[in-house]
Amino acid sequence: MRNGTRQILDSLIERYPPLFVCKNSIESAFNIFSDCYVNNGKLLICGNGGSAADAEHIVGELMKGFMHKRPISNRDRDAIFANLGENAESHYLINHLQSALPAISLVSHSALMTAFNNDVQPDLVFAQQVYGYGRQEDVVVGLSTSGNSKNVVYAMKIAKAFGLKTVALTGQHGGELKEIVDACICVPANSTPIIQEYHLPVYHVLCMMVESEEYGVKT
Ligand SMILES: O=C(CO)[C@@H](O)[C@H](O)[C@H](O)[C@H](O)COP(=O)(O)O
Repeated sequence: MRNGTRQILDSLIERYPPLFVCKNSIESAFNIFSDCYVNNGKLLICGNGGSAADAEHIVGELMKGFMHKRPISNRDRDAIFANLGENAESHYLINHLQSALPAISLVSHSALMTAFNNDVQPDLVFAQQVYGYGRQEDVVVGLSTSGNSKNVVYAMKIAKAFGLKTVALTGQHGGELKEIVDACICVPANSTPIIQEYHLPVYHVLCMMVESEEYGVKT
């Protein structure tokens, strides 16, 4: 981990001292995300209620520049010039497109979700998408304050069955998720809204850390 990336994690603990107990698990989650991106993988993110909103929020931070500008690669710039010509519109595209850290929210496909819930099996709605989108280099991320939401648990089990890595953000006890995922960040709270309040700075920092590792100033 680069120095700048470690400082981001240290500053989280300075701002939220109770999160010290999560420092190792956050670092494990960061390592899993970093390996995923080095191997051209993507994150598949799910949760219910407030955690569904969090899943979408995480995708927003990763799929475009967050704390850093993310110019597209020279190879992609050359592809645009080669295929669209070197003109004002190509420069416009190159100047505004940003490199993504690929991530897909599994809570956002309303036609698929409503049809699957209505016609098939609601507790497998995330598992179905992990099965459909997932590749071995990908990581499934589940947010669950109880750690026991069946649809998130099944998503993790299908990930495990097909060799994908798994990361969960839960409350203090971790529930069933804690027993089955590769890294479980169990924030130190028991009540749903307070767990959710801790999840936000944790996932912000994880997004900052992976972005810093890839796009931060190289020292
Ligand atoms: O946001 C809230 C309450 O604060 C709720 O929507 C909450 O997210 C829902 O009750 C979820 O279904 C709880 O599921 P989970 O966090 O235990 O997986």
